[in-house]
Amino acid sequence: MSESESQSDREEDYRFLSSMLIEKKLHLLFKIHERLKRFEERSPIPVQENAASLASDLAEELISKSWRDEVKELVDLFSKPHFKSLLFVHDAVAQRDFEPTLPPIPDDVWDSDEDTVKIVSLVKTKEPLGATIKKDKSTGAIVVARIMRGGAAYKSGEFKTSVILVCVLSMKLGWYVKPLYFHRSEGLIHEGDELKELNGVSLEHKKPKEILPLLACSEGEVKFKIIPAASKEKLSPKKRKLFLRALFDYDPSEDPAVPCKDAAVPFKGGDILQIVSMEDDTWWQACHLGDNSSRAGLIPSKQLQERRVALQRPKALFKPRRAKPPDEREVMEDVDYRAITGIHIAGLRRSFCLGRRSSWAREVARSRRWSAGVHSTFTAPTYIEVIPYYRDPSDKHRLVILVGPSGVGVTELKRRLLISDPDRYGVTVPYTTREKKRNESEGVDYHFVSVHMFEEDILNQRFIEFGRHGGHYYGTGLDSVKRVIAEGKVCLLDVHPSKIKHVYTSEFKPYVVFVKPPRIEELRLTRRRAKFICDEEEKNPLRIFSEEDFEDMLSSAETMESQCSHLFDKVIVNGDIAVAFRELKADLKRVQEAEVHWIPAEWICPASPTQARRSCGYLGGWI
Ligand SMILES: Nc1ncnc2c1ncn2[C@@H]1O[C@H](COP(=O)(O)OP(=O)(O)OP(=O)(O)O)[C@@H](O)[C@H]1O
Repeated sequence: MSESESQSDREEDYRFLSSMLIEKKLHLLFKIHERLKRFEERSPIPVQENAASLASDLAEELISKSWRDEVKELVDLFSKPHFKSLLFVHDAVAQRDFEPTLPPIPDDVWDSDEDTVKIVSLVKTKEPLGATIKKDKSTGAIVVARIMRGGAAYKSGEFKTSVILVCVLSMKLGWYVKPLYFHRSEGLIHEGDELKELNGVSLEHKKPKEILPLLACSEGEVKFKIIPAASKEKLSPKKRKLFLRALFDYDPSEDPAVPCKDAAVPFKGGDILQIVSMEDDTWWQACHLGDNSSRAGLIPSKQLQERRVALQRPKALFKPRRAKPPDEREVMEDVDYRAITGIHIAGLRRSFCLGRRSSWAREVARSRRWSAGVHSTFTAPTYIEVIPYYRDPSDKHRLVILVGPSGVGVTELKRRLLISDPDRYGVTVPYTTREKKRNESEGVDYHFVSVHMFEEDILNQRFIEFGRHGGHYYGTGLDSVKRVIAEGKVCLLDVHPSKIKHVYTSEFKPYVVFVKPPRIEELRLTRRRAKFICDEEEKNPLRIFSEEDFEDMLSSAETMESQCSHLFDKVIVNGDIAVAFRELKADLKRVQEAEVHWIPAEWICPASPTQARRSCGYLGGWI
């Protein structure tokens, strides 16, 4: 006081301060404060959480007992409103009643995934939610499309209105974070939020129209499990879920370089792996898709696998051999398939690729094969990033591309598919500039167009492939593919792997089947009586397979597989034609009916035609 006296100029202020400091209540408050501080350090836990009910039970019991003065006093004390209030407050503090009620943590939450999940409960009133939902085409997720200003969802940030709680659970760390209070205008549900569950019902694979009745029939508290859009954006690339399709087989038991065989994950080409860590350049960590129970294990990184393949490649592949660059206009094959087979199905003709059975063609094919390693920047197929595409039954069918070496049986398989189900499968009608023959019809056998039109279409890149033969152009147009798909059919396209790039887009979402020849012994056995169309200048264009044809078929298949396997969704070995056909048909049916398709991520992520082509990049110098 003496210090403040010297500093105080005004008499009035001095007197006020003096009276306040000598006030007994202030001293008591300081004492309470000090006491609380001491207790806080000891972190006391309540001995009893229901003191109020205990006191009332006790009072009831005591009343029936003897009426001694002490008992009377105690019963009096228990009945005093202030004392009752004190116990009530005590219990509220002991039970931490001042915090909003949190819902129980859903049982399945811990093993579902590692995203941040928000659980929002709203009390349903007569007012609509004020939000619209939609299905995200690329992920199949149900997301909040729009929040109406002023609606319940918009106002959900206002604690006093309909919102009971919000809590954020971090699955990865496994802890339960304190309730978050949002700024009034912020709201708890946002546009872009992914709705995972509604009142415990999973919304996976549900359509918006199936969800609305669920909302309509729910009463009282409506609980949403949400993956916030904001958290998705904030996730670092490392945390973003990354799925890769393996393009090679890996067996750790046969890998002497793996740091720990037991810690590695074996896989087969075509398996979908979820990448957990890419921090190590040599060994990534991954687990098989949908295998929540399995722990992540080591897999060779892309870099490691590429290095390994590069070291294994035979030196011969690096020997430069000069080859005449392929010229599409010179390598046309024009054989009237119908005239030979007697089957009238437009588009059944084998693709406009080189007839490799003429001696000249064979030589060109060989030089191309050898030149591939030199002229193209060959990269070993390792992994391809994929994302799930949830196909709606009303979506157009995916384009089916059949590839394989000449003579392997692509046309035969296509023919059988068409005959087995002409309503489901369709083929393209080719374009030509030659004159229409008497027995041909426009739009059935060919689209007959002028040279000028054809050349304009070439300039406008409207052909998947084209060529010239006998002074006439022939080609397969992109619009022919679109036409078949628009009819609601599965379009069967038969092109050389180097042409896949023209349709390797999200529009066509091609499903590529590689038809592979069996071992040479089986080829000899199964093709004993088979005749094929050859391009020799002979009277009869049909002849039986020679030993050289088989060798060519096998080496061509090997080259295709080594350079294009990253594009193949399915490999079918055509030994016994009946078995191969059954397998192909069943596989295409499965694809057509599948809900989830794992497609290259680049089809959906900003895909310009050039970007799409880049994924077929290392086909560049190959045909
Ligand atoms: N698994 C098989 N067993 C026996 N013969 C077969 C088999 N697959 C195909 N063939 C026959 O082999 C011949 C060539 O088949 P196909 O015409 O389908 O080959 P392709 O792959 O279309 O080649 P190209 O493009 O050169 O015509 C046909 O006579 C066909 O019936």
